[in-house]
Amino acid sequence: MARKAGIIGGGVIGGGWAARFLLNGWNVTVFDPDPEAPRKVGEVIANARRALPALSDGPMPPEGTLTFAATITEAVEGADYIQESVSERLDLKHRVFAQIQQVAPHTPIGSSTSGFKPSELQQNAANPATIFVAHPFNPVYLLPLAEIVPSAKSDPALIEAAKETLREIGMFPLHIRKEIDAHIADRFLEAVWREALWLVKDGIATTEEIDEAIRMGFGLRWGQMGLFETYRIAGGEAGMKHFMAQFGPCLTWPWTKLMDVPEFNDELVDLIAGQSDAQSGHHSIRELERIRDQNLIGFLRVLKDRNWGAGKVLLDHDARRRTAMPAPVAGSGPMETARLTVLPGWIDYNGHMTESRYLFAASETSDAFLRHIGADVAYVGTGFSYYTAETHIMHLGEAKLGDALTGTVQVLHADEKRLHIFIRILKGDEPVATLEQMLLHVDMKAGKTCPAPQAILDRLMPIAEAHASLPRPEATGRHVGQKKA
Ligand SMILES: NC(=O)C1=CN([C@@H]2O[C@H](COP(=O)(O)OP(=O)(O)OC[C@H]3O[C@@H](n4cnc5c(N)ncnc54)[C@H](O)[C@@H]3O)[C@@H](O)[C@H]2O)C=CC1
Ligand SMILES: C[N+](C)(C)CC(=O)CC(=O)[O-]
Repeated sequence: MARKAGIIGGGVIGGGWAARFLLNGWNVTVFDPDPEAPRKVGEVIANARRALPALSDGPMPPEGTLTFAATITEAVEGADYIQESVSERLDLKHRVFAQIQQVAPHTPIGSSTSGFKPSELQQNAANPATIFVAHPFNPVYLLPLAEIVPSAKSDPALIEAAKETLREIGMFPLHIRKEIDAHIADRFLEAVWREALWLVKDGIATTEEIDEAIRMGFGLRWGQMGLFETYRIAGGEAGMKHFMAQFGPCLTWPWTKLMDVPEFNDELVDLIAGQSDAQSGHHSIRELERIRDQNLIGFLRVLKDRNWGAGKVLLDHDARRRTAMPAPVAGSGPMETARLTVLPGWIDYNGHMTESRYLFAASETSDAFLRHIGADVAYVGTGFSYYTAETHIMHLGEAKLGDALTGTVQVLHADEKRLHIFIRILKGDEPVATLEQMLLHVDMKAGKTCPAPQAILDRLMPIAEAHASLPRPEATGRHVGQKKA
């Protein structure tokens, strides 16, 4: 049964958490007294539906259910995990924790707080041990980092379990060993933010020029290597020691205004907001969110292809999901084994899914079927596998960006060596393509076909027998140029 996440606070961050849990198959109940919250959360989830599946290379789990509760009690009752994302005020967070713990005294409560320490959050709590910082980054449904900050009063086992929960929804829980105001990442962000405010206030640069200075240069580097690895390389062959020796003395130069806070008055707010409007006001916030999401998807996909940084987290998440997925159930009809969303990189110059992706979708579908009958990665590791010997694709419709596709397998014939299947790639109930394939069981070392072992045949044959009574697809055995019957 799907687990339940109680989301308290449905603003920018609460909406992002709701989306991440929901799209990873959790049931989500949100409480937020703002009557606009369901609309706002709905818009964040709509963005997430367009974005998050694009990072997955396997079927997404079925979406959980989303409900809005009238009270905190209703939202957290029976929850397996609770995430608090109310406005950044300590008194408000204390009141919320007190209400939560009246009904859920033992459930993990992660707080999205950007700055408060866990010991501050836990003050006067009925059960301080369950409250900890789980600080995410916007957009929560795409960025993997969650800073997990416990205090001395936290329950270590509960913290480990919470980290595991976050991994299950594709996040990277970074355990912060010592509590500190603003954790790790926000200390950087505050430093950068302060310097940027000074540069604008002193008339040195506009908001646009500052953003160009970041996104055309060091911002690109940081997304893949961070600060220290980047500077290690910048030290040349002599590495970090040389870098420190060369640039260390600059630290005493009067370059930074880090300790100095610009006076935060209406004049500064208007100056920054005015320049920001001039820079980006021609886009709505929702448009900017979509541009940001598509850019992030592009970066993250490259990192995933390279098994590097945040890309590793995505690969781990795919692998976890694959193992956690309930095996497809063989019924009397074709077996649904794959669910895919059409990604931006799959679209060709004709504005629809490019032909190579139909083969990709089919191999996702047949791979899942092979895993189901026991020909999984571990089996391939023993030196045996199924190879595709022949494929015939028929294009019957168009798949467009963001379309949800499912892949089904119908077994046409199976024996010891051969597996003859018919794959349908469906958009809704309509096939956009069908693929007829012949797969052969092979001894990979010998480089030739051989009979599949009994364990695989025991799983395969009952499906083949059940499918034998299905109508044979008209497209079976077709060749190019043949007139439709
Ligand atoms: N916006 C950001 O970039 C980030 C914010 N955070 C943290 O996330 C938390 C929420 O921030 P945002 O989502 O940005 O703020 P927000 O202003 O977008 O949302 C806060 C929400 O809390 C709701 N709220 C107020 N009182 C409530 C109550 N008693 N019960 C339930 N909901 C209540 C408000 O109606 C509002 O919808 C803060 O602690 C913040 O520090 C963390 C990471 C990034
Ligand atoms: C501005 N902020 C301190 C709320 C930012 C964060 O906490 C993290 C983020 O997403 O930048």
